[in-house]
Amino acid sequence: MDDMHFDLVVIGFGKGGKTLAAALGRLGKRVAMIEQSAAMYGGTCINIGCVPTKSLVHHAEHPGAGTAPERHRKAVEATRALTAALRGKNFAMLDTIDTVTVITGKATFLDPKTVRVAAGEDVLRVTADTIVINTGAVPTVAAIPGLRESTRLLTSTDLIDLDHLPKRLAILGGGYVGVEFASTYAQFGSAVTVLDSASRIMPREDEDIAEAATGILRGAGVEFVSDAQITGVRDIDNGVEITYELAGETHTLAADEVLAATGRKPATEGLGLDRAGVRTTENGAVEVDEFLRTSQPHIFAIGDVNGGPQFTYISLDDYRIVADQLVGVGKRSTKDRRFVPYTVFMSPALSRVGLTERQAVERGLPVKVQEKAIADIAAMPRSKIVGETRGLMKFVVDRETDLILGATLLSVDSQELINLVTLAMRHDVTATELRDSVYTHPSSTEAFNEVLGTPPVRTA
Ligand SMILES: Cc1cc2nc3c(=O)[nH]c(=O)nc-3n(C[C@H](O)[C@H](O)[C@H](O)COP(=O)(O)OP(=O)(O)OC[C@H]3O[C@@H](n4cnc5c(N)ncnc54)[C@H](O)[C@@H]3O)c2cc1C
Ligand SMILES: NC(=O)c1ccc[n+]([C@@H]2O[C@H](COP(=O)([O-])OP(=O)(O)OC[C@H]3O[C@@H](n4cnc5c(N)ncnc54)[C@H](O)[C@@H]3O)[C@@H](O)[C@H]2O)c1
Repeated sequence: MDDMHFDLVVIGFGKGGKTLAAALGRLGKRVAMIEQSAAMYGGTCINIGCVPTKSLVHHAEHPGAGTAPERHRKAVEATRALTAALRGKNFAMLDTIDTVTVITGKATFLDPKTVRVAAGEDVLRVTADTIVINTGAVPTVAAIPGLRESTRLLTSTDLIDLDHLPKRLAILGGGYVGVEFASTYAQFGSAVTVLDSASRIMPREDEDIAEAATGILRGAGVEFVSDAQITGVRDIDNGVEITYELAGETHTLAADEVLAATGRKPATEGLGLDRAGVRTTENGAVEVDEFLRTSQPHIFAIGDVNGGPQFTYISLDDYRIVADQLVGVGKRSTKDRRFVPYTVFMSPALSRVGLTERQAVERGLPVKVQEKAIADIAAMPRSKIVGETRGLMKFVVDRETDLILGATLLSVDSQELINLVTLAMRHDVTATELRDSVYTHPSSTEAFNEVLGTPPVRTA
């Protein structure tokens, strides 16, 4: 078997890896992109992650005509068409670069510089000067008796592509995946129950925010059970039964399907990292330094596989760091990341950046909190125009410096607004400057004129 040699081999068609492969390919470097599945060209985000879930959110929020199962079916079909188109574009993006080769097969390290790629009976070996591991993460299915054996078990990947609308959907885990699917499927018409072992839903958020968000979800029909210790899952006639302990009592819940949404773990199984001499952390992530080099200096790890945070935009930023190492000045590092925002795409979206009020107070900072319910913001007619007046905006501001310490926006358009707040924070724009900026009208941004002009609801 002849070895094929490349300047760069990328294992996994993730966000950071494909961007790096394209950038170096355009510079004339010989690059191989190894992806285990043709159904995953473009990676998790466009095929089974961000894009299909947000397509379903959009369709759930804007239902067309027909019965609930028909509307759901149309949404799934539209989503499939969208992801297929993006998959094709992603493949073409690399395939049309002369020096880039896309190899479809599962990669395993044979030694620090050699990777074996297998697709059925076909096997080939590639060697490279630089190797980038970009294999992403896979759902964690908790070791709950009966769960893995249940024929009604779904992961997020299965649920995105499900042909029928579950009448009763049980969701294990109330994190990003759990909340987004709960919101979406409740709007499609499923009876949704979210069970979480944590003592409260959305533990990352301040209590008032978690309460407002869960209030909105409850209003959409979602039931929540927190502090639930799930002890067993078993298939029953026409469904599945979940047994859990709550406050010393045993309860059962019957559902048609059960979604495992209890986290995602780095995808390192079968990669042969030990043969490459690449160390992993105790959480199973590939260990990297701030330049994303592994314990082998010519091997980098980017995206979810290096321990996260598990967001597409972090994988993209990982690309910037590695590109800077390979063809730049070698200065950019994970330490440059000040203020990473996030959005949970419930309806309306919940977005946050920086410190919560609780974190700011715990740090002993001089805090003032300015917040307003969306329905009460006179200077935000957009919310009334689009008919989405639920939620609130909350800013945590340093009373002495006037710098924004954090913001939580539970509102229409918050997935856009939070990026402006993040930019302001990164560049030390004060709360007063953000308040007194000239914004277009009618927009959601102009709400900042008002919310940041209201008297503090609390100080510390
Ligand atoms: C349901 C869901 C919704 C999400 N929504 C959002 C969102 O709205 N916003 C957001 O920012 N993030 C979201 N995420 C997270 C986001 O999708 C991930 O953080 C991101 O896609 C990770 O990209 P990556 O670069 O690590 O690699 P990935 O895109 O995960 O790509 C890894 C690739 O490696 C391949 N691979 C794995 N092992 C091998 C091997 N041995 N050989 C060859 N190929 C291999 C896989 O098939 C895969 O294509 C969501 C995730 C999920 C599951
Ligand atoms: N909008 C977005 O940016 C977005 C959307 C979806 C996913 N993601 C990424 O994907 C990752 C995975 O998402 P996720 O929601 O699966 O994980 P998560 O870590 O956000 O939430 C997991 C939840 O499961 C609960 N849990 C864990 N074990 C349990 C058990 N045995 N029984 C009941 N509950 C249990 C936890 O308390 C937690 O609330 C996220 O960390 C995020 O980075 C991002």
